[in-house]
Amino acid sequence: MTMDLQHLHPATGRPAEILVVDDDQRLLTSLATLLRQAGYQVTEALGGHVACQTLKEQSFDLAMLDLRMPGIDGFDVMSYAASARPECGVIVVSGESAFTSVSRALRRGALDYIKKPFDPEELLETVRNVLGQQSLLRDHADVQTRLKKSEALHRYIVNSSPDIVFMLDQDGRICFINNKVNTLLGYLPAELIGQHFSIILDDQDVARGTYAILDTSVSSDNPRTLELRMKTRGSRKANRHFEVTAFPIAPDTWPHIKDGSDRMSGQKARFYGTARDVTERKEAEAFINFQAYHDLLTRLPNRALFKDRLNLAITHARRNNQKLAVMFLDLDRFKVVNDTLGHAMGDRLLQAVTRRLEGCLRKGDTLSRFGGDEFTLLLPAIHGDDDAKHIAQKLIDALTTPFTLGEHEVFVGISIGIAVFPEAGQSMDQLIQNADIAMYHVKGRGKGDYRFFCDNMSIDSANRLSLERDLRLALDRDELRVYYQPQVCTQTGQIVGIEALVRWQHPDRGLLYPGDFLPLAEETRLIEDLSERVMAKACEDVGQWIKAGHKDLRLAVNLSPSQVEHPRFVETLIQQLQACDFPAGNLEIEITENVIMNDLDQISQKLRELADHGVRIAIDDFGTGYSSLNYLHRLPIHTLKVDQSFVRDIRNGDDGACIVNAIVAMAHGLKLDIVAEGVETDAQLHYLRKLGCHQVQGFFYGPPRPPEAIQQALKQTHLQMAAI
Ligand SMILES: Nc1nc2c(ncn2[C@@H]2O[C@@H]3COP(=O)(O)O[C@H]4[C@@H](O)[C@H](n5cnc6c(=O)[nH]c(N)nc65)O[C@@H]4COP(=O)(O)O[C@H]3[C@H]2O)c(=O)[nH]1
Repeated sequence: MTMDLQHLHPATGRPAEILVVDDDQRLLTSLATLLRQAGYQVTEALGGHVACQTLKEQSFDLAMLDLRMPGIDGFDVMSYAASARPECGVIVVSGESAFTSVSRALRRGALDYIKKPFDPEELLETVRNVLGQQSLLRDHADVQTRLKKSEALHRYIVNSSPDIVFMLDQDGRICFINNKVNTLLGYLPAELIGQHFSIILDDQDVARGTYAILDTSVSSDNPRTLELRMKTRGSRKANRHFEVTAFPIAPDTWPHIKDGSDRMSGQKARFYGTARDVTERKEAEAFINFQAYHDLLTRLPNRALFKDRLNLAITHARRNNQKLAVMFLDLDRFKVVNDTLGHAMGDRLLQAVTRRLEGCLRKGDTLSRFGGDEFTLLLPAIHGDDDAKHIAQKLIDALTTPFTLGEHEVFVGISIGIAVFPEAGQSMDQLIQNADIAMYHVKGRGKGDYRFFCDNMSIDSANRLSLERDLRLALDRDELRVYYQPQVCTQTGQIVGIEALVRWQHPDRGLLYPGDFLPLAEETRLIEDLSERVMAKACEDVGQWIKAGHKDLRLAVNLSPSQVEHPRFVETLIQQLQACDFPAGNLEIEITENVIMNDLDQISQKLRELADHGVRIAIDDFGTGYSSLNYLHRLPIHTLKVDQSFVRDIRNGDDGACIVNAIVAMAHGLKLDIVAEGVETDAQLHYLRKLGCHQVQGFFYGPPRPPEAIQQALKQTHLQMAAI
């Protein structure tokens, strides 16, 4: 039974197939017969030629070869078999006994050698051994192939992992790292092997990363994951963010090593880790975070972030007994640029303005875009109002030079309202609102300036809402009134001009003054409608008095900055005069210096057109604004109105009087008319008359009054003059 199984091939379990080759038919037959009897599958080949032919057609487990054969000898057959049938083992069965032949045969790949004449038992034993040996070799080759395939598979898995896979030795030096490190960070694995892993960590993360990764207290069951930044090669690109998971390799699974010379194979590895690139996720998170708290156009903090910082700053200031300032900044003329040059240019302007404003601030200050062309600024710790004044002036100055947008050069200014904590408000909302109110007072007075909030500006928000609603109704219900104040000639006492001043006959609150509602009208853009009504009514009243005989009577009207800035200002005004049939030469418009200086080129063009129509131009509140005297002789200006603060100072001391002296002298030099405002006393009148001031206006001659009262006064002076 045992004998029966021995002819079976150990690997396949079927009878082994043997090719017997000899040029001697007798020996061939006897060897074949012996093997067949032992159970093998035998094929006979008479001579080398037939042997090669047979090997070509069929495969064998074993060939038994005679060496010396005519023509193609045993060595030739061995060579052929080695190339055509490498799986076929060879046993040489030869009469040759020379050492050289035997050794030559073995060197050519023969697995054994049997000398003729052979002992049958010995021969069969040799065949069995060789077949067994061959099977072992085949098994080994199989294992090798499988190992190679398995290694290639694992290498493929590791290298095509979306993550960086690495192994570190006990000192933290990289002993294996996959190709992903090249794709993600630009390093070749070979150049990192042997280097400490911190070489690729962002400098700020080295300490944290080293501590966490080499911490032996974690394990593969409970690995440590942390976020680290890694350097890209050459640091041309920004560093990338990784989620790194690492743990020590358990000693029983340490990769086995024989000689330790192959540094790439990871045999010294004591730590294993993966690093997942989370840069895009981090950037998306950062962007979402940024977007929630910033304005994307200017990249400034938005309203929400500003309020948050202001709240913190208030808490801090309260605890430390400090002051802080909130500024509300509104761009002047932004709307005109946006409407005429388009939104793209408007956006570029906002960005350029932002850069200039930021240039005036310190690190701890917060400038935010509040919306549209409005900005807010927080100065978290100021010593007093002077600090805020200084910054406000710096901001205004920063915008005085024009902005270049493509081929356009544009001028924008800024109006600033300031609320100082704790005086101007205790809460975040109060401070912002009061800074806003103060800003509208600047707008109402000619823009391009700053003002601190003070209590008499205050209209609480509920009040403010109802006032706004009432103001809209006032226009519909015709509750606006125009009062007039005479402008009197200092030499003759005759009324030469009449200034129109708006009043609001409020149904519940009584008579309201411009200071009570003009900033709100400006803010709500009702000012345009309001100004139109005042102008129409004044033209109607004064027009009647002119027609009644006061043909040189001058009507002085105040114009709001937004009215003058309107692109169709001149056209609208002239149309209005024509509609009321009011002589242009009897109209004097009053504008402040700031309105002119805000946009000198545009405004001078408009004033020239108006002057060409005969309209006179007066500078109101002269001396309190820019006082850049340069524009005086470049513009068609007819009258300077000396501000009442200087007139008031006449009685207080020399300084005020000095300014009035200088203004009057200058007006004489430039051949301008001069009207002194706010004359209340005989002494002031006397002083001004002596100085050569042509006209005065003030309570000395009476407050602004309704048209009926003025009509009466006009009649009287007419009579007086007639009597003279
Ligand atoms: N203390 C004192 N004050 C005197 C004296 N004489 C006149 N006043 C006041 O001084 C202001 C003179 O007008 P303003 O400087 O043009 O200043 C005006 C002007 O800038 C603006 N305003 C008035 N009416 C209009 C209007 O219809 N349109 C526009 N855009 N602004 C107007 O409101 C401002 C304030 O107007 P009012 O309250 O009417 O105040 C008036 C007037 O009542 C005096 O002897 N002593």
